[in-house]
Amino acid sequence: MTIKGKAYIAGIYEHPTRHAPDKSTAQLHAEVAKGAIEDAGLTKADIDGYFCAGDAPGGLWPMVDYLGLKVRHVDSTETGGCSYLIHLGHAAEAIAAGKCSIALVTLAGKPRTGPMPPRAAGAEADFEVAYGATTHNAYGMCAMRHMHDYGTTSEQLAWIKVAASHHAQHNPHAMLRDVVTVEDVINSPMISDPLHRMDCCVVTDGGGAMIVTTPEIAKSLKKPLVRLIGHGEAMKGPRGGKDLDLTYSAGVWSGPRAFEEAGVTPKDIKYASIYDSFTITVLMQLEDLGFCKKGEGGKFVSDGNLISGVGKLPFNTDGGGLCSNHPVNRGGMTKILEAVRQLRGEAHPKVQVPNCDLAIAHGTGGLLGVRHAASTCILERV
Ligand SMILES: CC(=O)SCCNC(=O)CCNC(=O)[C@H](O)C(C)(C)COP(=O)(O)OP(=O)(O)OC[C@H]1O[C@@H](n2cnc3c(N)ncnc32)[C@H](O)[C@@H]1OP(=O)(O)O
Repeated sequence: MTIKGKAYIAGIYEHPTRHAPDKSTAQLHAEVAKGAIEDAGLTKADIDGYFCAGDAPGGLWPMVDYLGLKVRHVDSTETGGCSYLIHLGHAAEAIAAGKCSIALVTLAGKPRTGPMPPRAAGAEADFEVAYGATTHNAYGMCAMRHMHDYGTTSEQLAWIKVAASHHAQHNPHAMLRDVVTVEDVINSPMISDPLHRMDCCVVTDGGGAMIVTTPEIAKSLKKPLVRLIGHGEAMKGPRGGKDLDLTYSAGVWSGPRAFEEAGVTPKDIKYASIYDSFTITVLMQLEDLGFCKKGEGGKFVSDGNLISGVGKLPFNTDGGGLCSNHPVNRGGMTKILEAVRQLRGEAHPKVQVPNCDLAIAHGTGGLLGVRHAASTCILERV
């Protein structure tokens, strides 16, 4: 069964807050749910499917109760950063199979003013964390290996933050709005060699939500039509194939599946939302998805290709996780939201891609290069 064209994104909402000491996480979920339902022109009573991940307090049934929903299909797949990209694919499958017709998907978290989520979770976390195997260090290892194998430089990685900052300056809600230079990035404090502070995503409170529905219902609503035409998901772990190569992600499997289902190639993509927990995350995924050859990501990004209005692949035009918003390590939702804004023509005019009719939203969750999941969504304006 293909999901191509069988599910539309009819409502989106990104919470404007990046700092919410006075709200509970459940309250943020409720606020983004309300925003997405209103954006679609629906009411809460219309929702018959609900999707959330590990950030939902208590999981599915407390949230369904708290939100006051009456649903016939639920899904709480948890794959870290790419959870919500996977949810979009799963919602499309459920809609195509007739399990639900209007699905609500919510993300919210407050790692900035509340506790940070657990780091480096995994079967052996108890033994690894003691030796410094935290999120930052795992991504640092990937960056170091990429530099060793392909000659990638810190200056090249810095270009990714530079591009994100060029976009974030136009986003009034972005946590960091100053345009930064390559020198700013490489002179910022070292966090996990070779990654500097500015190679990292921000830590924010906030959230986002979307409504996924059938073609018929979407067409009866007022919003510009955006549909999912290809989806892929994959996981990588060293024991699955005795593969300790840190320079590629599971995007090498999720990407081609999504492109094949959509019937398009990387060259056709007009806008890219690429998961950006760290600069190295973006660089590796660009290569894994086929936007450039393996090992050539450094040149691709330092040629300015990610900057809207300048390069050939405008990325994360909201400022992304690197500058705008990265609630609770599950940035996949915000990747979808900005892709939909671009396809609707609702991105900020300074970063809107002209005639944007085909976009990709892609992300990973877990420890890049090591054990993690990836998910790729190809979205089309109808
Ligand atoms: C699957 C996944 O998503 S994995 C990714 C999960 N997420 C993460 O790992 C979070 C990564 N980011 C971080 O851990 C933090 O933002 C850090 C370590 C980079 C910085 O934290 P701290 O050193 O505590 O910075 P702090 O909050 O004290 O801010 C100090 C300054 O740095 C700036 N700053 C903080 N974070 C960043 C950032 N990511 N990029 C650029 N500047 C930053 C602040 O604005 C502040 O500037 P100011 O002095 O001009 O006011």
